[in-house]
Amino acid sequence: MPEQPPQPSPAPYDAVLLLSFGGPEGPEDVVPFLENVTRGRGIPRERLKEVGQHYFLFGGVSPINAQNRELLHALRKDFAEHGLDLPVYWGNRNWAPYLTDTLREMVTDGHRRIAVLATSAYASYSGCRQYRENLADALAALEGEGLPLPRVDKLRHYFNHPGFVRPMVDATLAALAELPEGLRAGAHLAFTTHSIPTAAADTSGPVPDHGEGGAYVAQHLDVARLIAEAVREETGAVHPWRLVYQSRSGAPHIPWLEPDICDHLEELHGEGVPAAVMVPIGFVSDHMEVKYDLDTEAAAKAADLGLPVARASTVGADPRFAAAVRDLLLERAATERFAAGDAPAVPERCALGALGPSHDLCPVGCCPARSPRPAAAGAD
Ligand SMILES: CC1=C(CCC(=O)O)c2cc3nc(cc4[nH]c(cc5[nH]c(cc1n2)c(C)c5CCC(=O)O)c(CCC(=O)O)c4C)C(CCC(=O)O)=C3C
Ligand SMILES: [Fe+2]
Repeated sequence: MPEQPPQPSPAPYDAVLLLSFGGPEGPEDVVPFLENVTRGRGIPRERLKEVGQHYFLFGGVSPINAQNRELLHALRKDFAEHGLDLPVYWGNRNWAPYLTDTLREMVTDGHRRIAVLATSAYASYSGCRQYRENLADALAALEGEGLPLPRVDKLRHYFNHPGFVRPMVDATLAALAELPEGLRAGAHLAFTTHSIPTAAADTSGPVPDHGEGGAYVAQHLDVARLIAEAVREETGAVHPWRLVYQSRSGAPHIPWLEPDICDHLEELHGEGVPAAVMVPIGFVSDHMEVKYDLDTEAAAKAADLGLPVARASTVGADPRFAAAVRDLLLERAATERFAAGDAPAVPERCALGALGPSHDLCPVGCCPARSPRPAAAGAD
């Protein structure tokens, strides 16, 4: 009998939780969904009405839940193909299946040690700590019901994992190829992500050479540079690029990260740039922030200007991303076994770019909320 390669061990984990934002699945869901999103967050009424319209334009259905179902299937398929016998569950912050219900189901099914993958690749309050607060709330709810509490660990930020970056390189190349041939070589790349208040960006966690905060912007800049370099290697053309922002909300007098994608497109046009590719590196799937803010609003702006644009797709359920999740899970599992004295060495931690692999545990107080709340799965 030929010797089988050793099966990778997911121990101590007994289940994986895909944790996401959630979105409405019909017109009657839109207002309650937005109420869930904005509970206690002081978003102006006008902005809410406007964002509601974005959803109604698409029949009240956000694409995000279907995309998470696809990712769930991709993860289960990847795990099965690699001999990883670990169930994958799915729960959301703002819509069914709600996190608390999923976590209750996991505990009832007997799971006690859970690895969590959030559908946000970067540091920030909205993309990281808020999910950790949601986990703390869900655990508190289960405790109130007298259920046994599982231990939940959040997998590290994966913005610079090759399984996240490489699909975006291919997507950028594919979007460039959609542009008229004569304009392609001169096209600029507009890497775009969710704007957040500058105060939140400045406290988004430590990075080498960026001091105490600033991780949100530094991480995006590193990904943008990696993609731009890989594209140049592939095409031989140098495409100038910039990191820009979208989906700003909040009160007008509070500073948020700029420039906005639409202003940037206007500026490019003014400079005589022939075409642009929008690359939504800040998002894991083509959800509403992509479908409306880029494909509808920014595309209309570009059409007004007469600036040809194409939009790169996000990683979605790309098998390379599913494989990256498996890698992150096995890496964390090995780290936990090492810490428990059950493994001889710490595992390799795969990362591209200048920043290196992100931390497993968020430092105490990183990405602070406006009013402090309990958060699970961190150092504090
Ligand atoms: C950094 C970041 C990500 C990326 C990381 C991650 O993915 O987590 C993200 C993702 C998403 N944001 C989404 C939707 C919304 N975000 C809002 C509001 C806000 N987002 C913020 C930040 C982020 N948001 C912030 C600072 C606010 C202001 C209020 C607050 O401090 O909370 C609002 C309220 C209305 C408005 O203000 O626009 C909505 C409806 C959806 C679902 C899309 C769909 O349905 O397909 C997704 C994936
Ligand atoms: Fe958001």
